[in-house]
Amino acid sequence: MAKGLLFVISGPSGVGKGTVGNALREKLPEITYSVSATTRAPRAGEQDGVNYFFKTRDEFLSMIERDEMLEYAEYVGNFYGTPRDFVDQTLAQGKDIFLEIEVQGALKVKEKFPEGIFIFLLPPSLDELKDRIRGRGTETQATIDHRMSVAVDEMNLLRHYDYAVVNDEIDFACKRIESIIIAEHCKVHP
Ligand SMILES: Nc1nc2c(ncn2[C@@H]2O[C@H](COP(=O)(O)OP(=O)(O)O)[C@@H](O)[C@H]2O)c(=O)[nH]1
Ligand SMILES: Nc1ncnc2c1ncn2[C@@H]1O[C@H](COP(=O)(O)OP(=O)(O)O)[C@@H](O)[C@H]1O
Repeated sequence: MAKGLLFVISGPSGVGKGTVGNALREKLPEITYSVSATTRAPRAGEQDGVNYFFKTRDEFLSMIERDEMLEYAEYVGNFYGTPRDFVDQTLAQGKDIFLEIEVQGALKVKEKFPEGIFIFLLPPSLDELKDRIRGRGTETQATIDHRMSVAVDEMNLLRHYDYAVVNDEIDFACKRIESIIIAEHCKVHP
């Protein structure tokens, strides 16, 4: 059986990764997203095991020690990581897997899965990005500023990605990602 394809979607905080991801899952219910572990506190409405596996710092460090993470990174004061087993099992079942992770983690995944498909979601502008983070209402002014300065550094790493998708309109962004998925499945893989 052919293995599934691994897609990594990155992009700065507030660009719309969650929103586009939800829209994509609605359109393509068969796609599988990896659920990350994090030490960040849950936001209102977030569920353990659905949005993230919420962990204490000690629990997260034990997972790293037991080599259970495919990759992990520290982002704005918290740890985030991808549990390895679920990714391996999904690919072995011939299914595609989608990772929504920040750029340091994405670059580590690229070392382990150079055949992965790396997609960067871009905002129409930096002003629009700031408005979206602010508009979501989940961050303090200090974390907005921190996330914005990280965003500029992250966008400088765009060259490591295979595709750049602008999230101007959710439907358009989804269509672009769907097109990438279709094209990658039509590719003649060695
Ligand atoms: N490296 C890595 N980054 C992750 C993982 N899960 C989520 N992230 C990224 O961590 C960053 C912060 O996530 P979060 O606090 O949920 O904020 P949001 O993405 O701005 O809503 C985002 O760029 C996520 O894509 C993971 O497992 N590994
Ligand atoms: N294409 C878009 N146009 C306008 N607003 C958007 C768009 N995509 C997302 N948003 C809004 O921007 C904010 C941040 O989106 P979110 O999905 O939480 O971003 P991320 O997961 O990348 O941090 C949310 O309030 C969301 O409703």
